[in-house]
Amino acid sequence: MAIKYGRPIELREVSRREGAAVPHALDLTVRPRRNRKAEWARRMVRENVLTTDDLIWPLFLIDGDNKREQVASMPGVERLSVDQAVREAERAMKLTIPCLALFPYTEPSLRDEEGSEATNPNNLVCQAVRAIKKEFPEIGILCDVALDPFTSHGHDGLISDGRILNDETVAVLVRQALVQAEAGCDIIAPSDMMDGRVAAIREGLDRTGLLDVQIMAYAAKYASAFYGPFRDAIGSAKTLTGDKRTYQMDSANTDEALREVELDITEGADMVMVKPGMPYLDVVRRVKDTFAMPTFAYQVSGEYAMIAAAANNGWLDGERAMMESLLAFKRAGADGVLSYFAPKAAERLRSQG
Ligand SMILES: NCC(=O)CCC(=O)O
Ligand SMILES: [Mg+2]
Repeated sequence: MAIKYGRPIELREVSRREGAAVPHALDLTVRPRRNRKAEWARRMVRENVLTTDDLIWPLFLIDGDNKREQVASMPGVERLSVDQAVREAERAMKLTIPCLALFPYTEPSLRDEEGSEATNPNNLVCQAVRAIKKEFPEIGILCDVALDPFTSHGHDGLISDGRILNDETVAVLVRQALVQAEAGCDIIAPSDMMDGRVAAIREGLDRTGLLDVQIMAYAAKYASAFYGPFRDAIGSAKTLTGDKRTYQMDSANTDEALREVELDITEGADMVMVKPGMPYLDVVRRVKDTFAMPTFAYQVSGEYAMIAAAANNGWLDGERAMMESLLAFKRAGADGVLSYFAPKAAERLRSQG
């Protein structure tokens, strides 16, 4: 008997026309709507579930004390001074969000061609890591490794004659990763897309005895228009010269994503990430199916802004669109999502019990 999608195909030919109890009923043996007839029934057959364990919450940091600054292009998202970031860490703990990701707004006076502030052991990110870990050692902290928040030109790497220098940049990224790990960061997340950086960082961490620090590689990171509001948040929107297409991936490609992910796994990545999220769910699915690795997606600032802006205009139900968008990552095979919606989504999940 031929089986398609779990049902014998022959069943489709069975006619029950004779003796039908309901005169106008269609001759249907199979009615998929039966399994959707009530909330309890829908819950029974639900294939994917979003929980607070799936969320990583990115926070933006600024210098100062007791300071919170709205990010104009990300309604509901603020830049936080370190003391305020500690308060949000407490909120994350209460909401059972397992991990925070930290991104600095670097004062323009501290930005230079080489991004030197990135390797300052007392930079804003390192200060925040220490402060959060002191109060809440049980929460995970992920730190981005790349030079863009620190360079005067807004690129993720060192530049010479308009070219991004791969190997020279990798050497700086290793130092950046080490100051973050030494401050207490749990997960190093290289987002720069230089070749060979995962191996170099792993080697640097191991040589320093930081054997348990994990690496989540931004393995397939695309050159995307959806990063716009993030650049506003970290203050690199105005300074960025040119684009990032010589290091971030071409949005037309997916085979290339598999090669990038494979390399990062070989080089020692513990977890891999696809970024952006929603426009690249096909890549998430392929990566998960191919490598069976802990796989994360980044629902980036532009994705957040689209939903938040439409909701603020009353054009869609923002809460429902948020939850639907997050569940889509689970459906695509992701083990977790970095999302600016994390606290709001966690509040909703917890209120639903
Ligand atoms: N390296 C981190 C990012 O580039 C975040 C992008 C975004 O949220 O748009
Ligand atoms: Mg790579």
